[in-house]
Amino acid sequence: MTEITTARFVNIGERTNVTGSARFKKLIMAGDYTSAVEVARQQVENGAQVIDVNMDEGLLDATLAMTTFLKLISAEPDIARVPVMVDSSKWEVIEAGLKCVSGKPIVNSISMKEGEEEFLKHARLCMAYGAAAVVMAFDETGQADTKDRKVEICSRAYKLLTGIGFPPEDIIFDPNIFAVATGIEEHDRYGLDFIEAVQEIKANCPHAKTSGGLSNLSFSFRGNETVRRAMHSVFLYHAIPAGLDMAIVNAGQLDIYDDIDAELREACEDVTLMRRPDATERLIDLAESYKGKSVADEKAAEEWRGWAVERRLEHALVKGIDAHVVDDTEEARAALAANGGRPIEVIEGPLMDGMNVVGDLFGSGKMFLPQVVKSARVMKKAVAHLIPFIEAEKDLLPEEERKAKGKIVMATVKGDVHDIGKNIVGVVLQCNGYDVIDLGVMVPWQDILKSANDNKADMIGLSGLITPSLDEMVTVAEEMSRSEFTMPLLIGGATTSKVHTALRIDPAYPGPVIHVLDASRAVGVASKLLSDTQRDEFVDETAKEYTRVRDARAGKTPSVLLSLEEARANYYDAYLSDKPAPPLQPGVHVFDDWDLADLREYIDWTPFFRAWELHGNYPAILDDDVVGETARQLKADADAMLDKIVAEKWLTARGVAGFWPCARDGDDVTIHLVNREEHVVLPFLRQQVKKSRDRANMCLADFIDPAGDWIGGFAVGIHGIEPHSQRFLADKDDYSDILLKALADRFAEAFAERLHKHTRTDLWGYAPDEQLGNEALIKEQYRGIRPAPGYPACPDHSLKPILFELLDAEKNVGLTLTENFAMYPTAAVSGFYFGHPEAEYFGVARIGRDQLEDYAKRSGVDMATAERWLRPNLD
Ligand SMILES: C[S@@+](CC[C@H](N)C(=O)[O-])C[C@H]1O[C@@H](n2cnc3c(N)ncnc32)[C@H](O)[C@@H]1O
Repeated sequence: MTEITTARFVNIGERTNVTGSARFKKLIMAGDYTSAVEVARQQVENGAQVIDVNMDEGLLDATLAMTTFLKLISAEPDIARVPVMVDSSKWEVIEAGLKCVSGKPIVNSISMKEGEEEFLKHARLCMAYGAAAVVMAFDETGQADTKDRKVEICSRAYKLLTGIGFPPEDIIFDPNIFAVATGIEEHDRYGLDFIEAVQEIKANCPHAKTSGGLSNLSFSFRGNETVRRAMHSVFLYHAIPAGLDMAIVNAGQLDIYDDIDAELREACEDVTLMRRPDATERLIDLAESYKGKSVADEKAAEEWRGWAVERRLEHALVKGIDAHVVDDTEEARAALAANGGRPIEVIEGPLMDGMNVVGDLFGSGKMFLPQVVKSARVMKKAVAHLIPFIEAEKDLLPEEERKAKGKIVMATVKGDVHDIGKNIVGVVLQCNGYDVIDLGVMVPWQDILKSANDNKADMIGLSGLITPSLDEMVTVAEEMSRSEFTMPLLIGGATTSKVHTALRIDPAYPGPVIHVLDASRAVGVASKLLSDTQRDEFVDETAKEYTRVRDARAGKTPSVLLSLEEARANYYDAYLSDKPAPPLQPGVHVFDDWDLADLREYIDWTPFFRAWELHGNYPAILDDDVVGETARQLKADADAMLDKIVAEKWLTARGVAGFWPCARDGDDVTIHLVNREEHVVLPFLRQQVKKSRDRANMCLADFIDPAGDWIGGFAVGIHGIEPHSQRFLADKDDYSDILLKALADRFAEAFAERLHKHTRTDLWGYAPDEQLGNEALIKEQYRGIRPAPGYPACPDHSLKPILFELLDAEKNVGLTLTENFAMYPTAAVSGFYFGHPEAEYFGVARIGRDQLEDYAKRSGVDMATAERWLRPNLD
């Protein structure tokens, strides 16, 4: 980028900033300063000429983190050669940082936000430390947005600073880069205003410098890296000649101005310089065609089609590109056949070679789950093309040549319908050469054992998401034991854990039992279990580990439990005068088809990435140093599918909410239905673990007035995935299938959020004026809660049938419950509404036999049943 880098322009590295880099934050939070120092080193190696260090994170002792880190980097000669920008919104952190910088420091930032006096006090301190200072264009009335305000504030600050002898060359003005192309007309001028302001500030304030944070500019194109990079480069191309001296920027993420696609460059220029009224619209339209693509990808796209077929197949696998795979596979097969080769050799040769590369990259953390699932899709399509040819010559093929690495029978256990995790593990194992027999969901133990026998499986893998499935897994283990199985049993799924596996499942089965934490471990575990050399040691080690877990548990003094009576005496004394007014619209309200486009706005994306084993908060995850690129690609694929789901109406969101008069009666909430004689009783559980000081032993009933009150309930479900799921599976496209299921789950959660809001503002109406954005909703900053059966405050899933009956959820929403109370369709959420302002979530945790007996009585079930439902709370 000749025009930019050869200028005296300074790149300020932004990766050592906990607010901007999820990876750096993770390292600092984990106290991994060695790796954090490496981030700084990499930045300098990548061309950063100043590094910005920021430790402003609520959960962090920012002063300690800042001083620790600065001391460490000042001891590294190749990092210490560049100046450090000490960045914090807290002056005490800045000052502590200044004490640790050896060279000339830069303070980021000072401003007139709190008046001239405070501003000059900070400026004097900067002078005392010989520090340069970034001066934000911010005054007592706020941040400068127009050109005139930017110039006015900076000129005033300049006068004040030079007035106290602040060296003008140590002043760095930051006149605020704001997001453009947001669709809001007032924002259209932001780019041009900044550039013009820089020009005037440089003219008015001799020797002062200018800077800006570049990433804000393209904020509305998050996830579209190509467009963001182009916007940044175009912006600098015009801002540097105007006098911009430096910018906080990821130096590795700028494009060469001349290399930017001409159409895109022009559109970015139109936006930056406000050259036409429809500039934003045009850039947004054009941006669509760049979604999820990087410039490098596009170039590579042209090149690789010219390579030899084996290399093309490997490339397609590693990159997950399925567009040409059938043609390429056929070409490879035909070429082999012409020389007397066999179709299986395409699999054993180039396809397996490619998958081995994928396996290695995944194993070493250089590739992530979404990419692997895409690679598997390519592999499946190639294999599907070859199968008829292989079948045709099957008789010629000795049995052992067709042998997979191993055979695994997988199932989601009886009573459970969740299969995203199982499907992901299945795909990962398949693409690593294992033969996977997937029995689907709700599979009784008899079928699992029979299939394992019939297929001479090497191992069984069980999955489940809801807590009753843990018991179901124990049953499978016991039955395997009774039938004298010896094969390994693998355990996975969101509620499973090493501790539960060690305490409950391992003792039930004498063969090897292994808890598999996530899909990325599945291949390692399977290959060790099937390896002649590693198996015994691995099985031994795991067994020892589980014994250690059991011993540790046995040696642990259990938490002290109060008697149920004592716990009840220490109930939570809510201020009942604050209870919500009766609902504006009592009774049951059915929503047959909530607008998907509306729900899309309420999606919480963080759990979506977690489902794909990409950990980190959205949106920061999109810019994460390690998984950012994968996350962006995944998000682009998700957005593209969402566009179709909404436009073509693939899914139907059905929901119901109801509100009923009730009263607290001990730990029960009793609901009075107008049309019924008898009351409906919701038995809740109370915390029994002895609390310190004045903390209460909570029960959800505590938020309800015994003298009369209201409670609500809801159930939402997303219908219609089946035909699409079947279409994807017929097309060997597990990636799209898993994506669709994950998105259906997101819609269900978004619907629960949306309906809860509608409840607060309209149906119940206790918060008619609530104005919360999606982030605040995700953080649950509203009044009231919606505890869900099976979650810690009401852990008993068997509350669901009572709730479903109140809501008539089967008829109204088409939702059914399995024998273990999993909801079907799988993408579904249900719960209760509590409107009291003090209502909050808590965990019931361990309870005593006295409460178990009492609860069994209140729920009208025998002890064995109660024990079964409450097992996780009894251990
Ligand atoms: C599982 S998250 C789901 C919301 C998240 N934004 C999403 O989209 O996945 C939060 C929900 O879980 C339930 N929940 C969380 N903690 C709970 C607790 N301690 N007791 C009962 N329910 C709880 C509530 O229904 C709450 O709204």
